[in-house]
Amino acid sequence: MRLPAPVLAVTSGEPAGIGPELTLQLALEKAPSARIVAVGDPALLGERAERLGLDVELHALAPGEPVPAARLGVLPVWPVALREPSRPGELAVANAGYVLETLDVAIAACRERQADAMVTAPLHKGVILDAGHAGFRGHTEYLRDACGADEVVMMLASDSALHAGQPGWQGNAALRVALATTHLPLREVADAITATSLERILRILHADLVRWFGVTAPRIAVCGLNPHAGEGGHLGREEIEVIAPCLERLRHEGFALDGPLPADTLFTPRHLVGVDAVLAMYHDQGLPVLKYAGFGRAANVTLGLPIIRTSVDHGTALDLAGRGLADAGSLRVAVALAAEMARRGSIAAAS
Ligand SMILES: NC(=O)c1ccc[n+]([C@@H]2O[C@H](COP(=O)([O-])OP(=O)(O)OC[C@H]3O[C@@H](n4cnc5c(N)ncnc54)[C@H](O)[C@@H]3O)[C@@H](O)[C@H]2O)c1
Ligand SMILES: N[C@H](C(=O)O)[C@H](O)COP(=O)(O)O
Repeated sequence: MRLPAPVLAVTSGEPAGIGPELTLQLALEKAPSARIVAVGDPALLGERAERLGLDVELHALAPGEPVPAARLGVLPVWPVALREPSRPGELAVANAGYVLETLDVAIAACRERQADAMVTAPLHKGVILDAGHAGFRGHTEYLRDACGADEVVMMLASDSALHAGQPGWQGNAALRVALATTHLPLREVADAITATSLERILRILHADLVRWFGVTAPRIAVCGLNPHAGEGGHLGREEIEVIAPCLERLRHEGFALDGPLPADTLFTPRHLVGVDAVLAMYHDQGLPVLKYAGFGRAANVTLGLPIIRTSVDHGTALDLAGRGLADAGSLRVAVALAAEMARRGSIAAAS
C-alpha cells in the first residue's frame, strides 16, 4: 500500500536560538521523508535564510490551504507573528508567548488531523518562565497538559542506522532511554517516584514500544534511584519499598523487566544486549549516557500522547545561533522518526 507522505508540523522554537536555521535546512533535503510545514514567523525565517545564505523560498499557507508536496528549496509555513523582532543569541521575554503559540498551532493541527505529527525545534525554558508562565517545565509537560493526558513519558532514542556506523561504537545499535521523572529539581525527584507513577510510566513505555517501535515483546531494564541500587537498603530504601514491588507486580502480568539495577553498570554495553529500552529514574541519570553515545544523532519522543511528537536531542545553543554552525543531524532524526511513526499509525488505522 502506497501512502501519501505524512505532514509534519515543525515548530521553529526559540527565535533567538538555532531552531529557525535548522528548520530552514529541512527545505534543502534532497530526499524528504515527509511534507514539512514550519510553524513560525515567515519574516524571522526569511531574515535567518538571508543571513546564512540559505536558498529557501518561504510559502506562507492560508488557513485551510493544504500542505503541498515537498519541493527542494521551498518551505511552507503556518505563520505565527513574533511579538518583537528577534536577534540571534538575545533572548526576549516578549517572544515567550510566540513560542507557546507555535506549539498551540501544531498541537491543534495534529488533533484536527491537518498534520500527522509535530516535531519541535528547541525552546528556552528559562525565558518562558521569566516571562511569567509559572510552572512551565518543557514541551513534554506542556503537551501532556494541552492534550489532557494523565501521564506521558519522555524517551530519547539514538538513530540506529547512523549510530551503528560510528567508529568505536560497541553497544547496541539503538539505545532508547526513557525517564521516570523529567524536569524536576533533584531535591524533588525521590518523592516524585511513587508506585502509581512508576506503574503508569512502565505501562506507557511498554505499550508504545510495541505500537510505535515495532518491538513485539519489549524488555525494559530499570535503573535504581540510589547508588548501587540502594546497596540492599543501606544507601536508600526506594528500591526496596517502591521500585522492586512495582516491577514484581508487572512481571506477574507478563512484562519483561530487569531491575532495579545499579545505573552505572546497567549502561555498559554487555548489560544492554537484548534490552529494548532503559528506564532511568531522573533526567541526568539517563540523558548524559544517551547524549554521550549519540548527541546530534538521537531524537526525543513523547510517549503516551494522543498525537505524535518528536524533538531534537539538544537545546537552543544561543552561542551558535545565526552563525551557520549548528548541526541539523538531530532534527533530521526527529523528522525521520516522526514520519516513520506517522506511517505506522496510518497502516494501523487502515488495517
Ligand atoms: N528540545 C528542547 O526544546 C530542548 C532540549 C534541550 C535543552 N533545551 C533548552 O535549551 C536551553 C539551552 O540548554 P543547554 O545550554 O543546556 O543545552 P544546548 O543543547 O543548547 O547546548 C549545549 C552545548 O551543545 C552545543 N549544541 C547544541 N545543539 C547543537 C547543534 N545542533 N549543533 C552543534 N552544537 C550544538 C551548544 O553550542 C552548547 O555548546 C535551555 O533552556 C534548555 O532547557 C531545550
Ligand atoms: N530533557 C530534554 C533534553 O535534555 O534533551 C529537553 O530538556 C527537552 O525537553 P522537552 O522536550 O520536554 O522540552
